[in-house]
Amino acid sequence: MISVAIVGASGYTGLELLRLLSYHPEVEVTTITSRELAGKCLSEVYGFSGKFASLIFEEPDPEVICKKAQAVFLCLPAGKSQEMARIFLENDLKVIDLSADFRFKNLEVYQKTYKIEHKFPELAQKAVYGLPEIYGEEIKEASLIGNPGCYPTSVLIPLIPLLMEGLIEKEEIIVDSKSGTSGAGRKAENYYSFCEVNEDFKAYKVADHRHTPEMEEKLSQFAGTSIRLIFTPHLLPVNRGIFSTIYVKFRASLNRVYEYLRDFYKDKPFVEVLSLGRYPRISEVRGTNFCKFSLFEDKERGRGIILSVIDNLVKGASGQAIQNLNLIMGLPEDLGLPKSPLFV
Ligand SMILES: NC(=O)C1=CN([C@@H]2O[C@H](COP(=O)(O)OP(=O)(O)OC[C@H]3O[C@@H](n4cnc5c(N)ncnc54)[C@H](OP(=O)(O)O)[C@@H]3O)[C@@H](O)[C@H]2O)C=CC1
Ligand SMILES: CC(=O)N[C@@H](CCC(=O)OP(=O)(O)O)C(=O)O
Repeated sequence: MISVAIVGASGYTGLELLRLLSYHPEVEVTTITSRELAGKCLSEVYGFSGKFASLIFEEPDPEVICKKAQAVFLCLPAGKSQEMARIFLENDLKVIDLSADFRFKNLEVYQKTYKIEHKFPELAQKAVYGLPEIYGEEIKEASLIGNPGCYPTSVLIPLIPLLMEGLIEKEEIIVDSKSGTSGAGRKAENYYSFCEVNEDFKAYKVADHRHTPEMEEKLSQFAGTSIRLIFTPHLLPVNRGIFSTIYVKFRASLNRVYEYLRDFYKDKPFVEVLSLGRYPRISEVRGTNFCKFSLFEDKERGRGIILSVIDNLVKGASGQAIQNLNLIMGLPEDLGLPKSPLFV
């Protein structure tokens, strides 16, 4: 059994890790932390039963965690993982960070985007971006993973192979995304309260979202040139799910693009390129670790349109983090991860 700790276990991604890991045959959770809930029991606060019901929240103390875990998931706000990751790595733990602290190679961009200083540039360079379908071989050898952002996961999976193969133009990529409200974490703000989300639909951070530079860095790596994109996120009145509509210009026929992507992803357990003409829905991926996408073309206007869906808490965060742990530990990539959706 692999022993793991979850730092920030009382938030949405931490709780989702606990839910998913309760079905994992090779993992035991030895420590869960929350400063606010320290001393309280998981079953008492969140109604968990079964394998992890008796876990007690603790203060986040890296020294204690190092004695009890081989790997640690950091489910913390941006900026709070840097120092913890350093300590865990010095003690030979594997670290999977769900925040943005280790996603960037260009730290000037990280610092400008998150308005946070990066104290450990050498660790950021050592970290591997945790998108297994693209960086799988590097992830197997990694000690530190920068788990991708939720919106970038839904966008990079379709776009990276197309840029690698030169099947789309590198200019004028437009991404219009919608996210369930759990994407914002468990914070209490009027903007995210029931009355202000339910029965409403709003765009936010237009031309100013912190996932734009993250997507641009990774797309540029594979395009061999600097990629800029237009990205507009929206808040959906649902708990989970991301639906990204991506506008591109194909440089080959729709059939050729489709065949190429089907082939590219044929051995990947969590990517499904839907048959031409099929529309994805977030209900098809809710609760699963899948990214599903489909391809359309408006021939008259010269545009390709890609519709991509994920569950932000699973493939967009905690499920992908477990997929990364599986790879690091030499386990089958899909071990313990759900494939059947919570359709309704
Ligand atoms: N929600 C999502 O869909 C996604 C989130 N992410 C990223 O994952 C990370 C976690 O997100 P999420 O679970 O939504 O966040 P939440 O706000 O729901 O939870 C944050 C957790 O971190 C703990 N925490 C907060 N500040 C500190 C601190 N200074 N030291 C130690 N613990 C702290 C909190 O508990 P306490 O304060 O009691 O200690 C809580 O358990 C974030 O960086 C987020 O951007 C990435 C992809 C998707
Ligand atoms: C709906 C919603 O608010 N989603 C969040 C998702 C981003 C996120 O989690 O940001 P990190 O890059 O810090 O991981 C947002 O738009 O800020």
